[in-house]
Amino acid sequence: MTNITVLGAGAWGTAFGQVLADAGNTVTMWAIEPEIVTDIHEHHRNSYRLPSVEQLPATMDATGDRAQAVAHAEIIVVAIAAQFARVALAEFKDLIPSTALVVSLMKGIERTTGKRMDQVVCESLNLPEERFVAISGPNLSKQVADRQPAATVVGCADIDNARTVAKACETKYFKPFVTTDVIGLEMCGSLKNVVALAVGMARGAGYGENTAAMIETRGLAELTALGKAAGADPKTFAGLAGVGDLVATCGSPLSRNYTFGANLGKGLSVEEATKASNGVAEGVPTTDAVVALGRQLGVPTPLASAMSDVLDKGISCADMLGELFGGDITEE
Ligand SMILES: NC(=O)C1=CN([C@@H]2O[C@H](COP(=O)(O)OP(=O)(O)OC[C@H]3O[C@@H](n4cnc5c(N)ncnc54)[C@H](O)[C@@H]3O)[C@@H](O)[C@H]2O)C=CC1
Ligand SMILES: O=C(CO)COP(=O)(O)O
Repeated sequence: MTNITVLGAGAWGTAFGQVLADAGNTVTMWAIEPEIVTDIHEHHRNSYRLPSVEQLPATMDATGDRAQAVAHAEIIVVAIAAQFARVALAEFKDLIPSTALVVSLMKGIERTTGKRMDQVVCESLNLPEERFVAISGPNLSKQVADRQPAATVVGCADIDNARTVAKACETKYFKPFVTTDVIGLEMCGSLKNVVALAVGMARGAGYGENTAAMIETRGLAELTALGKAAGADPKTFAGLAGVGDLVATCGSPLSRNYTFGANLGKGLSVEEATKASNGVAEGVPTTDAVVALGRQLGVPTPLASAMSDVLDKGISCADMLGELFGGDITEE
């Protein structure tokens, strides 16, 4: 049994906390929202972010006290909206035990710096890369919380540490695989959200499977090219964290990114879609970061650029697709 602390009791933080408790660990949730802490601590529920679960495991508790939350943690899991990770983690820098592994569930790129979450977490906590672990895969929180069979990928520069975390989150319904390709996991998880925005938008505007398949496939090519340029292993993009997560996210109304895009496609403004969103749609701030990263690495990002024009300039779905179709005929 391992003491594990989860920072951030959103939908995925809470669902993953339940996975960890089901795997036999003692789980402490930390949240910035006092009402969520009270709900988990007193009622074993998170009716704010994961209302579908009526009773969280007895081995899951919550505190709002940062020092108390991490004092005995052997593994610390970070599940905070990506754009707020740096500021939130700064408060934990001097509190985390010197041997703890730090796991990120986050799927986003920091807009202000263009940095991946592995970079943000290691910088914020002054953490050596061998103690940083990324988890990414097709893991829609509600379905994992329902204990439907799912798989994920656990990545760390030190494969033994990836195995330690994989073992800690393995249950009868949750199957982890391991890799050392942290960059690949980070790029897949972040970029598939941008693709899901575009697919959702097309679906919301009434387009069918051909259009969705085109965006997903061209999106996969874009994220693979950018990922390779950033140093990722191309194999990762064909796996659970790449194709797998694209299929899950781009095909499900449970995805906040897909739903955000669908609302745009139905004619809502970015502001209205933000208000309608049930949790963070990471693809929104990540889109511009992807365009900037593409420029920096010399990789064209037609899909992210078109979505950036949707988000920043309010172009229509037809114009977004027109941008994707534009340009010369090239080899696939
Ligand atoms: N929901 C899902 O199905 C999955 C989500 N993810 C990723 O996990 C991350 C978290 O997602 P969810 O829990 O679903 O999002 P959510 O929207 O339900 O929760 C976001 C969390 O971030 C916290 N937060 C925001 N600003 C903060 C701050 N300044 N200080 C401390 N905490 C702050 C909120 O309190 C909340 O706990 C995201 O990066 C998401 O892309 C990954 C896999 C699946
Ligand atoms: O990452 C996810 C599934 O793997 C969840 O996607 P959303 O953040 O779009 O809900």
